[in-house]
Amino acid sequence: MTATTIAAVRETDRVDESLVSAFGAIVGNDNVLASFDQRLGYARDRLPFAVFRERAGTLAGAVPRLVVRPANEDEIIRVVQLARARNTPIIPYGNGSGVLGGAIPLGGEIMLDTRRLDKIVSINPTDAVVTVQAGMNGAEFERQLNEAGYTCGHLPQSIEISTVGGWLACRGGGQASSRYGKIEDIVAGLKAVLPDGTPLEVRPVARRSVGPSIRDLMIGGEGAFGIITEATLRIWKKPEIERGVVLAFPTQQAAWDCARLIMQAELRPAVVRLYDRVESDERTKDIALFKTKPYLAMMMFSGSEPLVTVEQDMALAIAKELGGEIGPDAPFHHWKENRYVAYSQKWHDAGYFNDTIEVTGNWSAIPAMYDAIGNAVRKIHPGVHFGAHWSHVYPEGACQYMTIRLPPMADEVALPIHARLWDAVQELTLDHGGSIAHHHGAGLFRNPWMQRELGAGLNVLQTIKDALDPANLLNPGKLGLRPGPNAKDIRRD
Ligand SMILES: Cc1cc2nc3c(=O)[nH]c(=O)nc-3n(C[C@H](O)[C@H](O)[C@H](O)COP(=O)(O)OP(=O)(O)OC[C@H]3O[C@@H](n4cnc5c(N)ncnc54)[C@H](O)[C@@H]3O)c2cc1C
Repeated sequence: MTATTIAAVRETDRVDESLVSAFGAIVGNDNVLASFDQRLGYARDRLPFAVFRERAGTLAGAVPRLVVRPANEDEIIRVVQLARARNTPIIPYGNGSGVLGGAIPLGGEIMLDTRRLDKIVSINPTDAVVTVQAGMNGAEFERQLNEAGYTCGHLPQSIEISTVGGWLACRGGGQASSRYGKIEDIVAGLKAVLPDGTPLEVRPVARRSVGPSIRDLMIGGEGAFGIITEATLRIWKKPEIERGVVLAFPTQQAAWDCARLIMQAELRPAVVRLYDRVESDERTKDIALFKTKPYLAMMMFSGSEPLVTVEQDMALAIAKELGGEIGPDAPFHHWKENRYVAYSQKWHDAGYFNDTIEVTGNWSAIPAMYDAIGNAVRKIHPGVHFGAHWSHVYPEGACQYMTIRLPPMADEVALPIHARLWDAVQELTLDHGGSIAHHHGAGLFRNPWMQRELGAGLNVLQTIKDALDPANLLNPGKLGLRPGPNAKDIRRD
């Protein structure tokens, strides 16, 4: 791996002034960021590999040519048209909180920062939908909805550092997904700008039967098929009450069975979180009950009082059948108070190689998948920290969210091990019939496994991409799709 130092890039960096003035004529000169340091701020998202590279003074990808900040759909259309005329690729940018490198430039791109599109357009209480501009900050959006008496039910850990458009583009999942679903279950309609500058509207009607879903080309499209400008999301009355319960289980299997049977019984707690032994121990070390029943589970029931009581009673009856016992609620309060805190930065600052990988497996496969991944990871490096939890559960399966952390060591040693860890996790997930990604998206870092994940579907996606974007101008090289010419291979270059 030949490292491109940031200092060396700065040395040779040149800005194309004609591009600055051409985009400035559309969005205003103040909304074109051209200085090296301003553009460096957009050279990576939160992909841990890119954070490791930056910590070592190097770049995973490239510094974008420019950053443009349009204010509305019309300006976005004109930016896209100009970029096409100048053969300049564009990466839509939300808030850079993605962890798979979806917003990392690979050479020659401009960034289209959506954050000036930052308002709720309307709330329609009769249809129970909200229309919101794509660049609105997630926490601010939910705060304004709450003020109006609603929630959209999408509460990712990164809510404070992500945009609504980023949620859709990555096909994200929030902490209350067992009740409200992932973002694809919440989106009723959207507006986007296609790679040739054509505006696209998917109207927010209740349901439709008019061929395959065009909406779903944008949800999870990671900016490769269009730039999302507006979304209409389902909303619900802000819950009257929320009740948290902590449970201790004698075995991991009992905890898994409990979540499965609750979801299969058509109960929908707002939050269901199960922790493996490593993550349970971290949260329960001072609680006596967990000495005999060491597996931690937490649930939150929310809504109106009578429904919450019935749902909680039924869920707890299932837990009891499986040996689950109610414990002190301190772990629940700790989780709730810290639910939007990002922990990875403290590990990065201390020199560790911390990463998280979320995959999906069905209940019948999860026990073997969890064991196989844990064993493989520990074999690759005995000093690795490996812990998992399951906090998005469905009738058929769950998301397995794993934290993998290598102790401080030289980058030359750590990065090849880090690559082997990723490979083991993704391949073993596929071996067990699972999906390589539950809610973080595919971005750039999952490119090597997209062919095995999608099979012939990847060719379908590439064919659609080629038809919509023949010049490969919208976020090239992501989602396992063809990169642009001279694109950097972040693992090799
Ligand atoms: C600490 C931490 C916790 C996290 N927790 C969660 C979680 O609980 N749930 C979850 O789902 N994710 C989580 N993530 C991942 C990340 O926050 C999400 O993927 C988020 O949706 C990205 O939003 P963003 O606005 O920051 O997008 P960005 O990172 O800026 O972009 C992500 C991708 O979307 C594309 N994109 C962005 N906006 C648009 C648009 N308007 N139109 C088209 N394409 C666009 C970009 O080109 C890029 O490919 C977490 C990340 C961190 C760092």
